[in-house]
Amino acid sequence: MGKKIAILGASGYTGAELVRLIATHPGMEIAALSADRKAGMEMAAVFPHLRHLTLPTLTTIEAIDFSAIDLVFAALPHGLSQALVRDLPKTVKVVDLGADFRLRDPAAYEKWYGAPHVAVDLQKEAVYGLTEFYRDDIRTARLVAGTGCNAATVQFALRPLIEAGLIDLDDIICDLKNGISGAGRSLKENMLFTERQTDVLGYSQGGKHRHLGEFDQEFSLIAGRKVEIMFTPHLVPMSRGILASCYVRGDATAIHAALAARYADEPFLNVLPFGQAPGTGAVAGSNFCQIGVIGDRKPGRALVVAALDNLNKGSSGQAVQNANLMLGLDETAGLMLAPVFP
Ligand SMILES: NC(=O)C1=CN([C@@H]2O[C@H](COP(=O)(O)OP(=O)(O)OC[C@H]3O[C@@H](n4cnc5c(N)ncnc54)[C@H](OP(=O)(O)O)[C@@H]3O)[C@@H](O)[C@H]2O)C=CC1
Ligand SMILES: CC(=O)N[C@@H](CCC(=O)OP(=O)(O)O)C(=O)O
Repeated sequence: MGKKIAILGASGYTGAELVRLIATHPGMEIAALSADRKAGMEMAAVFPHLRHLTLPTLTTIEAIDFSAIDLVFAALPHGLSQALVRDLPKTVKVVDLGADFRLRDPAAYEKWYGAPHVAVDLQKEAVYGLTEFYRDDIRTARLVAGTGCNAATVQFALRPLIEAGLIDLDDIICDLKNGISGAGRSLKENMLFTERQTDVLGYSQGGKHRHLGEFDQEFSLIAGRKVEIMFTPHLVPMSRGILASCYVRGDATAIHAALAARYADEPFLNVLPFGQAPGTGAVAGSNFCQIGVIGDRKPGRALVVAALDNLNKGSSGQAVQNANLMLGLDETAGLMLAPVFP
């Protein structure tokens, strides 16, 4: 018998990915699944690709008996987890995939999310869920905040370089190409196939994307001074994946050596040979992140490229990795699936 798991928001994209991963997980057992409009439906009716599994019927959150649950994954829209986690029994561990507990500073939360936080104590208690950098804290945490998917991709590319003082902190430019599933499964006018399948579109340009709150928090913390990167995401015609191209000033060979050394023992972070850069196709459907470093014809400039799957390493895979640590399981359990190719 594995640990009893509830997935809230199981009828969404990250919820479905959690179900796919946990269905074959050796140490976890799905005990409850929730939805909102789809409450009362069977998962097979919502997701035909999960028809082979025997799963609980989707219910409302209120119908779940949390006293029988070891760990909750909350894959809900932003803003819903705060009051929910506050009211859960203290015995239940929580991995929140949304943004409610990512920012430690209440003022920063209000700035980026437009409303005051309703559970400030929990906001301060939560551990930031970038596993490879907060592993020890995550092991003992009751509440872990999954990172933004863009935030994870860029941090994997840049954190070791900022830590080691290898790049100019005032000249960091990150350009991202993002799969459409990053926007969730609900209907949005500008997410129609007719428009997205033939277009590349930047959004939240000019320093407006809410993941800047995570970059400001984390990069300023490790640099010991204010760091404000330029960051622009683009929607491209693909379902899954994020490709982050990060333009930095520093010695490309030293940058590559630092990343390779920092991630040498990381099971999910693979640094490619110098001069090679990854594509999203190499990591689709998996918990792996590939990172490459390319030099420039002008010495002192470098391109650091990171690729991951937003629904896996960028959210649900990261969530399972964190839950494994919180539950005392092997960190890689259920996550060593090879990427899907082509
Ligand atoms: N998509 C991604 O790549 C990433 C997403 N995240 C975050 O993960 C969370 C989930 O994202 P995603 O799976 O894409 O979202 P979806 O829109 O695909 O799914 C949302 C889920 O929440 C349920 N829900 C919606 N409103 C309510 C409500 N009022 N009460 C209870 N349940 C509700 C929906 O139920 P129903 O279907 O019945 O409406 C659905 O199950 C979000 O916070 C998102 O920001 C984080 C990183 C990456
Ligand atoms: C394509 C797309 O819209 N992607 C989302 C990121 C998804 C993510 O990380 O989600 P949250 O921060 O909302 O949890 C975006 O860039 O806003």
